[in-house]
Amino acid sequence: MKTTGGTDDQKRRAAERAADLVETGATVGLGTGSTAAFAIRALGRAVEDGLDIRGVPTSFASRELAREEGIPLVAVDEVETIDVAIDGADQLDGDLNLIKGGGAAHAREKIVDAMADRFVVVADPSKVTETLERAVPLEVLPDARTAAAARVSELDGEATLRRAERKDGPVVTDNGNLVLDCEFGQISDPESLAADLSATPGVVEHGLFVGLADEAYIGTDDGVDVQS
Ligand SMILES: O=C[C@H](O)[C@H](O)[C@H](O)COP(=O)(O)O
Repeated sequence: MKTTGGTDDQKRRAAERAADLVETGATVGLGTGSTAAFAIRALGRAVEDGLDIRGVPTSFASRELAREEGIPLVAVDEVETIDVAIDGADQLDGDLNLIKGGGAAHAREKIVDAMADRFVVVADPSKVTETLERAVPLEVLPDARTAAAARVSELDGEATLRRAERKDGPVVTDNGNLVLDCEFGQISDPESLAADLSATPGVVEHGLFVGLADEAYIGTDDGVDVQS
């Protein structure tokens, strides 16, 4: 699993605090990535101790890990409500706007996180920034990759096809699509950029999560900062 700038202890503290929010009977969105994985493991231990929950995985990877951890699972298209979702982020600003999709899972993550009554972001301090500025991942239909990259240029961005590390060729998402990583520099108006990207033909989903997160738990070296 990919790692990022924060330490595992910081990620674990944030994730375990978020997992403590989950009550028996809950339907829980299980995020993707190295930070969310700590929450899945904590929930697995709680299930072993008697917590009765259903997990809704956001990716192939989170489903596999949750299975290993013994968490009962249900697919997102089989639930109408989700009580709490715990998910990581690649970057977050002070208004809890996020960039997600470093693991190419942002399309299903957005479905799950948006359905949740309470969406808690778990992260380490290296993810927190004043203004979002990382590349925004776009999941695109394979046929749309050239047209979508051209639209990104019109929006003053630069799109790069994400390539796989362990095979020749592109990253293919869990949904069979491609990923364009799009540099826009500092994103002064995430809501407006999100609307433009959503309106681009062939874009299945973009990695800007605007107005979705309720709280962020930021693990530090000696505790957890809560932002809401
Ligand atoms: O597609 C992947 C997800 O959006 C992850 O939640 C995000 O990349 C953060 O992952 P990590 O906790 O490993 O930095």
